[in-house]
Order: sequence, then C-alpha cells, then structure tokens
Amino acid sequence: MSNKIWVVIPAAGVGVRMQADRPKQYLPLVEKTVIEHTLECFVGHPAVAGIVVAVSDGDPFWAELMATTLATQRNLYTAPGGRERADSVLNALTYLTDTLHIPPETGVLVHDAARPCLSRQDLNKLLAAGYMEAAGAILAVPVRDTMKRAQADGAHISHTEERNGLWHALTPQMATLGVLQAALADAWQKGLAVTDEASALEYAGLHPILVEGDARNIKITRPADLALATFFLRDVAG
Ligand SMILES: Nc1ccn([C@@H]2O[C@H](COP(=O)(O)OP(=O)(O)OP(=O)(O)O)[C@@H](O)[C@H]2O)c(=O)n1
Ligand SMILES: C[C@](O)(CO)[C@H](O)COP(=O)(O)O
Repeated sequence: MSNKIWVVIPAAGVGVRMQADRPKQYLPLVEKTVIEHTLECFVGHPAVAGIVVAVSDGDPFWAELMATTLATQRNLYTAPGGRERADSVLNALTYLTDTLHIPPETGVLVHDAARPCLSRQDLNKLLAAGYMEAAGAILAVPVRDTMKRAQADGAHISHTEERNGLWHALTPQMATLGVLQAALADAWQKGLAVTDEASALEYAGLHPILVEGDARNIKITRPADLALATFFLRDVAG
C-alpha cells in the first residue's frame, strides 16, 4: 500500500431517520455543520493525499460549502452519490481510478459524513493497523449489551445472541483501492446487501482486521444523536 491514502466521504444520504429540514450531514453542530467536523479530521493530515466526497446531484448545501468555507480547500473533490451508500462509495472509487488516475495499490479509507466525532487518535490507530493488513481494517467497538434476536413479529424476543466476538462496525474502513473497488463492484453485480465496505470485502473472501475504536465515534442517525455529538465534540475540545 503506497504511503499516502485517499479518503472517501459518502455524503449523499437524505437522512430520513433524522426527520430534519435538510440532510443530516448539513445540520448545524457546534458552530459549523456536521460534515465540516467530519472533514476536519482529515484535512491537513500528513497521511491524506486527498478527499473525494460523494454528494447528491445538485446538492445545494454542498455547493454552498464549496463556495464558502471549503472554497480554498486543496485536494477536495466531488463525485456523484448513488441510490445506496455502497453505490456512492463505488462512484467515488471510480472517480479516483478513472478521473484522478490513482493507482489500484493506493490505500483508501471510507468514512461516513454522518460521523463527525472521529478523533485523530482513532484515525491514526486505524492507519497504523490498515497499512499492514492486505484484507483491510475497520474501526469497531465490542458489543457491551446483551443482544436479543426478535421473533418474526418484531416485537417479542426469539432468543439471546452470543455477544462474545460481536462488534459494532464503525467507520473509517480501509483497504486498497483496487481490492475495494472490485469487491464492491462484484457485490453489486451479484445483488448482495452491502451496508459497509467490510461486507463487500467479506463477500470477496477477505477478513478485515478489527481495530477497537472510541464509542464516541457515533453515526448521527436520529434526532437525539445531535445532542450526544455536541457533548462529545465539546468534551474532546476540552
Ligand atoms: N445513497 C446514500 C446513502 C447514504 N450515504 C451516506 O452514508 C452515510 C451513512 O448512511 P446513513 O446514516 O444511512 O445516512 P442516510 O441514508 O442519510 O440516513 P437514512 O437511512 O436515515 O435516510 C451518511 O453519511 C450518508 O450521507 C450516501 O453517501 N449515499
Ligand atoms: C457504514 C456504517 O456506518 C457502519 O456501521 C453503517 O453500516 C451505515 O449504515 P446505514 O444504514 O447506511 O446508516
């Protein structure tokens, strides 16, 4: 894996579960927007060669940021979002290979725009592990609660799942550009459900390494998550 990595930020979601007046990645959060906090972790990082953000066609909020606070940002590119998160990621990878001509052996790291609380410490921890791991690497957190499987009615407990060895997958998730692009394209071709990059790598027979991350690296999904992210960002800022 060559030294500097490229970062892909899927940011083309509409945020249905957030029930807000705009996609959640553009909601205000501690003096800026969610996505600006997310980008801040990568901008200026010595290991990062550049960033590709996948956004919906005609996204007015992204256009506004690119015209204002991100106007002078170098090595920041935009790719078209897709129907699902995996499509947005694949579009960004294709932009890297076909438009920017980035070599397939280059490391890529995919991080949700909706995860603004990623720390540099966790990013560096993943990079250190990911460089050594051909199968890829993800940040994850071991499950702490007892996990229940629901019955078909979705309302009653069927049974308790074994939680030893069970992890919450977070992002960033890291692999080499060529391997990840081929795995995502193959999964798409086969109609396989891919909700994170590791799913596609697993379908390709790979076993990415689990890197324990900070549970504060939450994905803003529902309204209550904004208050939590506000607390975490203020707590980290000290
Ligand atoms: N077609 C899509 C769907 C999601 N995402 C991005 O993937 C990340 C994680 O997805 P999720 O939390 O599911 O975001 P939404 O799809 O916007 O949320 P919802 O399912 O509530 O609509 C987000 O940064 C989102 O912008 C994307 O780039 N393209
Ligand atoms: C990629 C991810 O954040 C890892 O937990 C998660 O799979 C995204 O899922 P979503 O349904 O697109 O929010």
